[in-house]
Amino acid sequence: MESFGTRLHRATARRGPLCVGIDPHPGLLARWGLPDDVTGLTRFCDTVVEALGDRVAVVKPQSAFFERFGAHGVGVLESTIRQLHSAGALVLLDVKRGDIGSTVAAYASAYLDPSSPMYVDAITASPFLGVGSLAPMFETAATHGGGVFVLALTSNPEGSSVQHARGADGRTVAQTVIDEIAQLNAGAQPLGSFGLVVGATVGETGHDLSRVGGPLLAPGLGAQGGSAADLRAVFGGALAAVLPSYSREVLGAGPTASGLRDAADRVLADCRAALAATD
Ligand SMILES: O=c1ccn([C@@H]2O[C@H](COP(=O)(O)O)[C@@H](O)[C@H]2O)c(=O)[nH]1
Repeated sequence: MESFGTRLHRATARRGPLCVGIDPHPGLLARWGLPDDVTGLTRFCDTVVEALGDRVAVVKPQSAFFERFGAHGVGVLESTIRQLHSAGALVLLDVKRGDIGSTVAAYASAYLDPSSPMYVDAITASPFLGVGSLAPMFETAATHGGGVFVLALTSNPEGSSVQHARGADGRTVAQTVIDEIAQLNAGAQPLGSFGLVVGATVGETGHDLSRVGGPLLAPGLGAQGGSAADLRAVFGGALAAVLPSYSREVLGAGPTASGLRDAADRVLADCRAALAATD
């Protein structure tokens, strides 16, 4: 199979640089007139798939909002993943997994092995046990054309005290993650399969993202206060690799499929303009 980086590069060239999250918050279900149960979850996801599955390059279900309904919620997640694949979207599952290597191998089987019911194109991962502990995910992803997005500079205000802490070599924790992921992508063309999560809200942090060689997922846009206009300050010379990600900003335009499509088109236009901007 082609690498995730190659598939992502083609998908964003065709559909535009945009990831839309499926985050069925209880408040959104209520706003859409849906019950806060598995029936409501199913209707919510079916509508998002109908509206955006054949339109947006990457769709990012947030696992937590499915897990809260137990096995039935996970069943809806599996069905949503299948429908998104049929509609031609790449699926990035936001699960932020991380553990010791032998357990990471099980997470890799769960999400990145095509024989799994929860198989997706890419997942998010936490490097808090060391980037090296994620090696089984990287290996499984490489074998099956998958991708892994590792948290580096997260969009929440609490993240910086850990991520900006400096090690003995003077580098921040985030820069260490950035550098290790850059090594994994070395030589990959047109884009590596190993990405980073860098929030659109973090501002100019002084971190060097120019040599990552893989995609840079930018959450924090819309509901968390980040805007497309902020992308330039955060990503500087790495703008070409940025994959802007919106959840509530788009989902809040439901419950009609046309409302969701219009919102996705609007944020995509904003992002295209911001990512193309030159001084
Ligand atoms: O640093 C991070 C990493 C992940 N997220 C996730 O993205 C979405 C954001 O949702 P919005 O409604 O667009 O705020 C959500 O699933 C988070 O868990 C993030 O926000 N920041």
